[in-house]
Amino acid sequence: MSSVEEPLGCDKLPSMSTMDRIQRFSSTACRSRSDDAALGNCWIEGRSCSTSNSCDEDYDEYTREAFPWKRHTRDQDLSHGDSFNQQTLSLCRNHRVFVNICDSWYFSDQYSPRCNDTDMANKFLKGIPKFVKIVEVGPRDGLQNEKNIVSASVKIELIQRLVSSGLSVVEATSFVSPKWVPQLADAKGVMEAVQSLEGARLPVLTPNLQGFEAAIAAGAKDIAVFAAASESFSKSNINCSIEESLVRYRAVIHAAKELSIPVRGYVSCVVGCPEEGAISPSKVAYVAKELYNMGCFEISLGDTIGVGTPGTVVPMLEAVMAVVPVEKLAVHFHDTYGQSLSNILVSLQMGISTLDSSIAGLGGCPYAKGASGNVATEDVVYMLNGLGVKTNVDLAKLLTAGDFISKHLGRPSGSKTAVALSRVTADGSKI
Ligand SMILES: CC(C)(COP(=O)([O-])OP(=O)([O-])OC[C@H]1O[C@@H](n2cnc3c(N)ncnc32)[C@H](O)[C@@H]1OP(=O)([O-])[O-])[C@@H](O)C(=O)NCCC(=O)NCCSC(=O)C[C@@](C)(O)CC(=O)[O-]
Repeated sequence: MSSVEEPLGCDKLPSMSTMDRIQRFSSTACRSRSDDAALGNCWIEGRSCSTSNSCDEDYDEYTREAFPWKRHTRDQDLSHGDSFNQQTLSLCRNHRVFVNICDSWYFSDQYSPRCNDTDMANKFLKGIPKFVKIVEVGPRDGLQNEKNIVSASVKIELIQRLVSSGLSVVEATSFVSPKWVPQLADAKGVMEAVQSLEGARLPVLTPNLQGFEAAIAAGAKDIAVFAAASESFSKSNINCSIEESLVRYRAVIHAAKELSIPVRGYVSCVVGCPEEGAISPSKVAYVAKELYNMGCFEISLGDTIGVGTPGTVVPMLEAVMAVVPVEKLAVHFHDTYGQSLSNILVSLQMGISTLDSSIAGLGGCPYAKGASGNVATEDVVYMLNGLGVKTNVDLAKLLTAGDFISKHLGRPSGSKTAVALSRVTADGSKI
């Protein structure tokens, strides 16, 4: 992998002498033997070493100079890699390479590129939370729009893999009408199979009391209700007006409270609607406040068709933050126009610390034509690692989960990080 792919922390761009060294390393020949490569010892392509030690020493010297803030304790890296490898012996070669790459200092979530207290760092990064909760929506939002039915066993394995990557919330499925969303007609079977998984909350979408009761019967312990800030979208998505949906959700939330079931509230079309166009921030704030006042513990603001930019997201968040505390808000971006990460960055700067994302960038809403996938979880974790924000998510395990579902769907991952790392994997295979 080229060292220039490291997400550099603000004031730590390599100096000219460092750039010289990068060129020197890439033009001379440091090739590790296959064993070394499997341990992630030497990633600088095109250079052979008489012993792995001499390569390591040069490499250490290079990284100390180029990235002085990084933790580079080789022994720790290797022991971590060994334990992960023991758990994943049966996985394919790609998985091993992901582990090796991710165990390397490039992608370790333990490395800490948090900027020094420079004026620039304070100005741009000060407001960013130190810890971010990621709500993984791939098994639900990601798959709901897939035309070919994905088997329940694949969905269950995907959920297990996502949970084992450290994600603390994985939205499992929806208890909606199978006529409207055939892909999730197996909600009962999926929920029953995963309900006792430990280590993560597994919320499910419920559009009405019928869905709520079915979800509880299948073992759901967390639910979500979903309203919209656009009348047209509310009608096409859940076949009722915004006000009617709020009446329904009041009943669902009341029933949930009796069972001490936490309820998350979604607001769709927070920036734009496929039929109505721009949506006013005050409309979004109104629906968000209603859901919050009803008892939703968290409100997720969905840019359903992915039209938002920081220019429209900031005023929308400003309006909502005036009526719902920022710590109760989450953002949910689709990447139709490639704006998700910039929208996430401004949301973080405004104090949002809960982000929705979808493994491999899966997604699209059946009632929002043209909406592309959600922002990819791998890309979000990569960016947060680069910012030094903790997530407790293991990027290597996440990549194997993304690889698993992408292979199953028979298409490349929608995650730029996963695609970039798979090129590294391909390079690794030549070593
Ligand atoms: C809300 C309804 C059910 C109304 O659908 P409806 O047709 O108005 O409902 P109804 O009460 O008239 O019932 C009609 C039939 O649906 C059945 N039914 C009724 N309720 C349920 C239920 N819960 N589960 C299973 N079946 C149900 C009911 O039993 C009946 O069956 P029939 O007698 O005809 O055989 C329907 O419109 C629906 O299921 N919509 C779901 C739409 C959906 O899932 N959209 C995607 C999720 S939202 C989203 O992706 C956005 C988000 C959250 O990610 C954030 C963002 O990006 O913006």
